[in-house]
Amino acid sequence: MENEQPHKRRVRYKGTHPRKFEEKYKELNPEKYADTVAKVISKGSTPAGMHISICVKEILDFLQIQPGQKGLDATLGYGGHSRKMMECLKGQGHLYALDVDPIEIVKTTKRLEEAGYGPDIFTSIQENFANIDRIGAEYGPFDFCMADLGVSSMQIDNPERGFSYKLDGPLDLRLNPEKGVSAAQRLREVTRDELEGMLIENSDEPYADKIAAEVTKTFRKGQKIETTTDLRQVIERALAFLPENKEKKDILKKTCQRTFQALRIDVNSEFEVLETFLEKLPDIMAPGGRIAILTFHSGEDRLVKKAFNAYYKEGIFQDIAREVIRPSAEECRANGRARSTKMRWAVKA
Ligand SMILES: C[S@@+](CC[C@H](N)C(=O)[O-])C[C@H]1O[C@@H](n2cnc3c(N)ncnc32)[C@H](O)[C@@H]1O
Repeated sequence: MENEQPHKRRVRYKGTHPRKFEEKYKELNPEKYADTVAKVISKGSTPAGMHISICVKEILDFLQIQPGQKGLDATLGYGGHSRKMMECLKGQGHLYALDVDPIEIVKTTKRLEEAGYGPDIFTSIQENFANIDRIGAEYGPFDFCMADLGVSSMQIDNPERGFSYKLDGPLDLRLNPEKGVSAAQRLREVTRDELEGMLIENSDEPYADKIAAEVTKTFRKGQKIETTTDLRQVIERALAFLPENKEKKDILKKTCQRTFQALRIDVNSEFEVLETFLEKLPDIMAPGGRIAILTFHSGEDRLVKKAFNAYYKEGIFQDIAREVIRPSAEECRANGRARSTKMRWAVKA
């Protein structure tokens, strides 16, 4: 009688071209592929699905966090700053952290819990920082607070979120895709003049008139602008008049970046929520409470500077940063995303 061997199924070959974003990048599982992640970081890039925190030392030096204190991270993201701030608490005190993003907040909370930062020391809340008055009333006042504005690398790198002109995906751009309207819908709704104004106000876009005209023309022809690629192609057509030379590629890239940024600011009402946050900020802080804010473009920095100056003049803040603090040249070399960062700080009276 033949020796009966248990039947072994052949492992199916997955192919060399994973179709899904999650399958494509080993870095998406940083705990499992630590070597790959280290290699990507050493080349000055951010591994997919991860975010490298900016100005960590500058923020910690300023916040002077002591064990037993209570703090607020208004923009949790990947949780890099939160983690460093909790290390300073040395197991005593509490950190509350907000994020509007219902997708990433779950992953970050799980990652932090697995790293030992559970509910005894850390509470994450899916909330817009425009509502810090509610958070302050329930959990405040806070001894320290930080905000690191804008988007995280995980959001940019996920094509499903539509934040990047480099990756094909739905033209969404919402930090919370469960609320409000997508960028594609906004483009359908705005008039040509409104779109031109949006591009100028939110991103100082020099080709705003050309882009607004091309968007209008595209819709008039019955064509759709539903994906990031559709919008990139509209921008390419709008700039078709530029001579074909070496500079054109760079101009196209920068115009795409500014256009996507302007739309992102619009669909997330970023200036309005930042203004509301700044209005409510002093009331949630304890006397002597320390605040650090990182901004990424001039519109944001102007609002922070104006609010801090006004509170200083009124005696609500006892001290503020006179100059912006920039990440070191070394940090900018290691992390290209740090290049536009400006930090401001304040101390509550
Ligand atoms: C630059 S990332 C923060 C990265 C984080 N500091 C770290 O070290 O990983 C900004 C985060 O703020 C969130 N965010 C942006 N606007 C917000 C708002 N109005 N309220 C709450 N979270 C917001 C984004 O969803 C994103 O996750």
